[in-house]
Amino acid sequence: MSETSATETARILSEALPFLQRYDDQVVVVKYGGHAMVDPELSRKFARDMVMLKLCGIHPVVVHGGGPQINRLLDKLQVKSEFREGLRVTDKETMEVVEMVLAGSINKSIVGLIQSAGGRAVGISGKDGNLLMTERFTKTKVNAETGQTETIDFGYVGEPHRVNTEILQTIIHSDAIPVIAPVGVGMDGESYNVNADTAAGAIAMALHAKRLLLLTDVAGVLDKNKELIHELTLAGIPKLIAEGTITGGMIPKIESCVSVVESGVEGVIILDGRVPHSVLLELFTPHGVGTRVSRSGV
Ligand SMILES: Nc1ncnc2c1ncn2[C@@H]1O[C@H](COP(=O)(O)OP(=O)(O)O)[C@@H](O)[C@H]1O
Ligand SMILES: CC(=O)N[C@@H](CCC(=O)OP(=O)(O)O)C(=O)O
Repeated sequence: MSETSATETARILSEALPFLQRYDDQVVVVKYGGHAMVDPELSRKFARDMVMLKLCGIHPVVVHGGGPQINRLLDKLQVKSEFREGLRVTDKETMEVVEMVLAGSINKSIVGLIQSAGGRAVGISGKDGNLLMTERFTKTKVNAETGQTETIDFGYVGEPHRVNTEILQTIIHSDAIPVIAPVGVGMDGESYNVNADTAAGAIAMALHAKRLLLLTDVAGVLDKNKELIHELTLAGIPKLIAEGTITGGMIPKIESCVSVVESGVEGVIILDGRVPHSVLLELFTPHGVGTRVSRSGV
């Protein structure tokens, strides 16, 4: 490294100081979406960034998805699966595959990546320590064609109604990074499929996180001209959903952001997991990337 580039590196590191002070000893929940984890090199960088946050005195909590990976295994097993309102309608057979993929292969591969990067990670699902207690999720909607109100039953899809953070506190304070699979447990003791954005939101609220970062495969929320919306206020969201600008997997993501912002978490950001080190860019530079969801756009 030349002397000038070494000086430049030192300057950049020094500029991170106010950000390090802002996040010192704070929890940052990072939702790592299934679409964001398709490139092995990017995944390694993501894992390194988590280790770096921990070494800097920040407490990253990783909640992962795995929708595309679940689809692949369901296809192989020739099990049909349908999405409604951005959520997978989940019968018993599908739930077994969902749990196998989320709490098994994906969870352990993220744990492995963090540990290969020199960190300590503990992988758990929302069933462990009753972390994510869920109720069966249903949604009532007016059918656009018939005008009738219908209640959608998603099967074994859970909505978190209680988050027991003790197990997370134990992991965080033993200098490890929790890596959480979004599988909840119902009052009936059964496993429930929880959308990963919803799980991350519930966990961020329960931990009073400083930031919730949702990493996905788009630059952020796009408007109807496909331009990035840098700042999205709660008041602007219903219209974007009603006019069909926000659809599919972006619906549970945005709904989760709304609850989290309303609960008082001050920074909720949807950002592009395809950009290397997007978490570091968001936390340690003044150049926020992605869409920030806020109460009033301040
Ligand atoms: N207004 C919008 N802006 C950006 N993405 C949108 C929008 N509406 C729908 N989407 C879709 O939401 C997807 C992200 O959600 P999802 O597929 O569930 O990703 P992840 O696996 O990261 O949770 C995008 O890839 C895009 O296809
Ligand atoms: C209820 C529901 O839809 N659960 C999701 C859980 C995984 C997930 O959310 O993964 P991504 O973040 O990669 O989309 C599913 O079955 O696909």
